[in-house]
Amino acid sequence: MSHDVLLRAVDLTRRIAGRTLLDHVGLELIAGMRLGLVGPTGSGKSLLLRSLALLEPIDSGQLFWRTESVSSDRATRYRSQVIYVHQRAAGFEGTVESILRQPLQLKIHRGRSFDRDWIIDQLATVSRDATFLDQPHEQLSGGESQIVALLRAIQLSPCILLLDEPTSALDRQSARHVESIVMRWYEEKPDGRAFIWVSHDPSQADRVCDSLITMDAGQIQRLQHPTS
Ligand SMILES: Nc1ncnc2c1ncn2[C@@H]1O[C@H](COP(=O)(O)OP(=O)(O)OP(=O)(O)O)[C@@H](O)[C@H]1O
Repeated sequence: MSHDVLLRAVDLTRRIAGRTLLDHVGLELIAGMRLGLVGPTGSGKSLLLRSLALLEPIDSGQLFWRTESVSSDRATRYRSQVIYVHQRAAGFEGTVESILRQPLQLKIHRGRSFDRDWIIDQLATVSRDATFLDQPHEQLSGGESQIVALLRAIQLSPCILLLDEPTSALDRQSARHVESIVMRWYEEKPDGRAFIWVSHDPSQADRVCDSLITMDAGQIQRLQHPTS
């Protein structure tokens, strides 16, 4: 593993209605890290991931992308490198192909084009063929929908994926498919990529993560290796 710090959070704090939901959270995500995030329900895992993805405001603290502070004028570029994937893909309409094409229309991704062959190659690893691209989203299973959400993200070659229980609603085989897509993305460039994976499944954390942090009551409690 290289020691390039991709993402650094310093003292992230969020209070809502008098409750401190994130309490001076600090963490570093180093290139190559496969970090599991565990902890009891309501401990702040989603809020932390969403804050790191700039989807939630913070009251105090700072985020750094490599060595630079993430300011509002750098937010768009940061968001193209750090992508949050929710446990249920929501709000998609149209065929799988049209959903995959959507983000490529954004200005920040100008210069990238839809790579159908690459997508078909990825689909083959999860036992789907090119006809999958023509399927309307509303006819997809939860697992298939999650595969679409992941492919939509990783075709943009992000450096960081923030995975918020991406398999919690899926059966075992679909969960393994999602894991294989993420691991394939990671293994293409392990010295330049990293992820945080929120999971309630210790065996999954063992399979996909190389270190674990535990959150409790809005604070990070400890860092450990999954099997220790
Ligand atoms: N927008 C909000 N307004 C008020 N409270 C919120 C908001 N977002 C989160 N919370 C509260 O913050 C706490 C942490 O929520 P969060 O979703 O991060 O928990 P979690 O650790 O991801 O839980 P789970 O494992 O059940 O998904 C919870 O008590 C939740 O009710």
